[in-house]
Amino acid sequence: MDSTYDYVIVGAGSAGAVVAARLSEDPDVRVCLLEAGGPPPPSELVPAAVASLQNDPATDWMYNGDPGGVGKGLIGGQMMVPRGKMLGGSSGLNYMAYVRGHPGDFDSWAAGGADGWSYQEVLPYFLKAEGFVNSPELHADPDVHGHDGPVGVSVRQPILPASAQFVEAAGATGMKQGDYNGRDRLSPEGVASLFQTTTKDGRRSSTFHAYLEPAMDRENLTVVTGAHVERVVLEADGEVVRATGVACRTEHGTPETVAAGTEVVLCAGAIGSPHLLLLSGVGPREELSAAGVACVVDLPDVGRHLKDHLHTPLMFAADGIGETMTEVAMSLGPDALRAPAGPLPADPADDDDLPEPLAAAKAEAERRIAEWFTTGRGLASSSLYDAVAFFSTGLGDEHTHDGQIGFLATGYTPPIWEGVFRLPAAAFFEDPESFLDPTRGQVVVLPNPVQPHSEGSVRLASADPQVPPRIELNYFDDPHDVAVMVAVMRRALEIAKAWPGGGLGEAVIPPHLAQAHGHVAGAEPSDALLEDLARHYALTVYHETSTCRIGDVVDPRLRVHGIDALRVADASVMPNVVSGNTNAAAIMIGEKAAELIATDHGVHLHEVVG
Ligand SMILES: Cc1cc2nc3c(=O)[nH]c(=O)nc-3n(C[C@H](O)[C@H](O)[C@H](O)COP(=O)(O)OP(=O)(O)OC[C@H]3O[C@@H](n4cnc5c(N)ncnc54)[C@H](O)[C@@H]3O)c2cc1C
Repeated sequence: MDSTYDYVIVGAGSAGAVVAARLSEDPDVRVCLLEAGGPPPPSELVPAAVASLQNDPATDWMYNGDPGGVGKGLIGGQMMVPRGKMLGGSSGLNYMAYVRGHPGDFDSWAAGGADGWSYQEVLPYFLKAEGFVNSPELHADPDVHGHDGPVGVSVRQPILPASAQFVEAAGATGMKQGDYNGRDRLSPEGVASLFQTTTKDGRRSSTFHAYLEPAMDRENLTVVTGAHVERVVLEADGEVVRATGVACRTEHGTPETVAAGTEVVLCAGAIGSPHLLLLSGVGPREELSAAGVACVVDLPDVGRHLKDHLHTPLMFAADGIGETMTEVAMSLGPDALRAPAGPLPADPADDDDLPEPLAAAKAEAERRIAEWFTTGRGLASSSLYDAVAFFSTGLGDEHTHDGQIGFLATGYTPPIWEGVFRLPAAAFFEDPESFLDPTRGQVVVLPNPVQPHSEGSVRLASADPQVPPRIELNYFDDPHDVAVMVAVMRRALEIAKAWPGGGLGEAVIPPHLAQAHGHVAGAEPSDALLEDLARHYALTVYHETSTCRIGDVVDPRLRVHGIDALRVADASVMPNVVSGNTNAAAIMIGEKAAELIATDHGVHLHEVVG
């Protein structure tokens, strides 16, 4: 590994891939991008295969977090904290919802001191990144989309009837059908839509595919996979502390130092970046010394102010509405139908002499995946997290919509609920085998408050870089978040009642909670029951942010306080979590960071929009 570059970027995720690709547009600049994971597997491109990438150490860091006031019913009692570990980072693992946030989110960042981060100032970077392909079903606001950017943004084809019904039902409760990434997000009555997704021709458009793949051949860009960075190398000269490179372990476990002539940029995400700062001696002095790390710069807020979103699954039996898992598996090709979960033999070599129905199922699965491959169309073309509504509960945070309701068009299987989401099917359902029968339809409505007031933390558990940090999610620490969750759940139940054709019926209430609250079938669930449902079964929406936030840890140009030549650029710098899914904002941060760095050091980018 050549050890001298101008820029060393740590983490090839939603933001890091963007920073590396943009800076290396200037052929005179030498960029090294270090990524702990490897190239994504082929299934990463297939949107409906998304759940298979989670819980796999090859693609997921598989962190765990203490859930605080929720998680009482989850298997093991810990919340999963998946993070993408591959080129593309979490943009390779995520559910592909493309949501920028409410304009008021960014204006409140700027009002809090994040100069340059108001909505009008960040909008050009969203547009620069976006390659939007319109579709009549999206009711798109024509003035706020970029069409020439690298990240594919589109809607799945064909549209799923259930998702269109969700939007109609939300409309029946008073919400507008429109563009939640456009001016309709300002609608006081709320807005509902099919999800715009980070897909191109039915395939995932991660930042690996969008930014890095086209740049990999550049002579001035070195991308190293399997490189686990262990700390930033800091050199002190009198009062001045400067980042001069990073220490990492190669995929073979060999320690190496990679020197940075101009800057080190940490893009390791909301868990990885504070962890690396702490390992490097940058953080709260007492916490560092307790872990045996010498404090170089005492920065008390490193790893603090962690924000995340939670949603509580409301499940509905929906034969003829939801997509059955048999159909979903069939659309993912024959390998998704193999044993132990499916009816085909585990080894394709044993496919000779299949009985006629199985041979027909295999042929149909081959036809469907081939159709997706050639046209981008079919059930495989979205994660099935497929439609959404945003609105205000009226309980505060008037600068934005504080409620989101997501819609999942299928019910998944017991192994996915238990293995991926840690939700114990036997406790959640009266009769899990029958409810989650893969030949029957179910849908999941996901009430999701998006302006939590509770804050968690990422702390050093050990000075050993291989030991994961301690993650305290601290959900529901602030009672405000409980009230908002119950209000968003009520609105979700209203949408279910307004479903075209007479309503969706009753949401599943786990029998043990029904009994504890004296709930009888057909009755309206009480607030106490809804709260308890959330305290038992609310799940992370995977939106960790704000652990190196602008103001406390970095300045508005993303430079770490007290250290020269070190920036952080990823979801950790968000002063507060946006009121929606976080990938688009992380990409925007990567775009803006590249311009900030270019301006400070005379790097020539192809296009400057700020
Ligand atoms: C399962 C899941 C589903 C999600 N669904 C959605 C969704 O549908 N829509 C949406 O908008 N958002 C979604 N998100 C959130 C969104 O993807 C993230 O907020 C966003 O990707 C964060 O970008 P980032 O650049 O901050 O970090 P990441 O994209 O996570 O990038 C960090 C990178 O740094 C690397 N790294 C970390 N530590 C080190 C180290 N020590 N050495 C070397 N490399 C390191 C990681 O491997 C990774 O590649 C989801 C996230 C997950 C995990």
